[in-house]
Amino acid sequence: MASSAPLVVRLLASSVSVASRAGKIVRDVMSKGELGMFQGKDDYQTEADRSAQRCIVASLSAQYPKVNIIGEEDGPESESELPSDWIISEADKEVLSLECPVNLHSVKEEDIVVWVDPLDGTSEYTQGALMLKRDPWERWKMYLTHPLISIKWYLSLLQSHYGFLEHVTVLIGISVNDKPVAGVIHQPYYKTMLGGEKILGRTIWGLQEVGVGGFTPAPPPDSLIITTTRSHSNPLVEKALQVMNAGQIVRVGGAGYKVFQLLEGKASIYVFASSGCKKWDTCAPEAVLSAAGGKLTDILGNYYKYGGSESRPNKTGVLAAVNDELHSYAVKRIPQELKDALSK
Ligand SMILES: Nc1ncnc2c1ncn2[C@@H]1O[C@H](COP(=O)(O)O)[C@@H](O)[C@H]1OP(=O)(O)O
Ligand SMILES: [Mg+2]
Ligand SMILES: [Mg+2]
Ligand SMILES: [Mg+2]
Repeated sequence: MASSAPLVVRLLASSVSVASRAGKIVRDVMSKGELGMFQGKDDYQTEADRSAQRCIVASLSAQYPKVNIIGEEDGPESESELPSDWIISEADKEVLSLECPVNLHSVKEEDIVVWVDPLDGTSEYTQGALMLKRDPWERWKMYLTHPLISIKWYLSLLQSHYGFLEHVTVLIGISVNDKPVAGVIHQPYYKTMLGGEKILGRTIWGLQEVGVGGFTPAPPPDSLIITTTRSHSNPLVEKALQVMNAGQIVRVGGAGYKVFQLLEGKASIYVFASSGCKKWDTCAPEAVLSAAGGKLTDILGNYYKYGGSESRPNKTGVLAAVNDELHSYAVKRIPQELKDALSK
């Protein structure tokens, strides 16, 4: 659909629409029951990661051919043709009607780098699948052959594995001159009940100076609650958590989901003192969080740069908070030797 809206606004509107389609692909792969796991260059990926990325990259590059789009998954190019319903040309109408910030009016395609994480929280996606995949008889056998497992414990295990799927997000971050200016976080397994019907998926978008949409942020919790990794911890990560003096630590998967936690008032600071996250993990979360008044940097308090030639790893970790005050509190608490250890 042709629109006279400025490029950044159109690209954000297209990203909102394509992120939902990618989220449906993620659910469809899970429903088929065959994840097609494989070990990529430095990480596992599944059929859902690959297919969702193909959908996003093909849809955006068809409409914005000169934009540099960088996706997480770098496996061999698939020979198979893309299903036609994976190419999305729609654009979200609410976003299209936004007032573009003045400094982004004249941005050209060549000035933009889009960072795509087609499935953030792959570890949680595969663990969520584990319980769903097993056939019901297998589950009963597991119960019957383990008399020490109570039904209550077993049901809570089932619930927690399914709950991991909520940690999965699709991330599309739009950066201009190294800075994330707009972004989309789509959560394919979020459940809402509408008139007795279950609706799956929700999307939040953020645009610099405009704010966020698709979701209403809640105020931060009264006490200090930290959100952090559940699957990539190590001694440095734990040290950084200890020094925060938090009332509670919540361990969940994915960078996108942790930003949802911040914006839902379930936590106020996100700390990850390790090098595992990459630019596609943080571009959209940073854009959305800063549009909502928060801040995302490395552990030293410095912003990452999102130009196309920047190195992919976020070597010096992630530190994000719902406002500047909590962010500076967290930066000050990190001891110098921990900052030095990550900067080496
Ligand atoms: N050591 C690591 N190796 C690969 N990816 C990592 C690592 N640490 C973090 N990530 C990526 O950053 C996201 C947030 O990390 P965490 O869940 O540990 O807080 C993960 O979901 C994963 O993204 P992805 O699932 O897209 O591969
Ligand atoms: Mg990965
Ligand atoms: Mg990721
Ligand atoms: Mg990923």
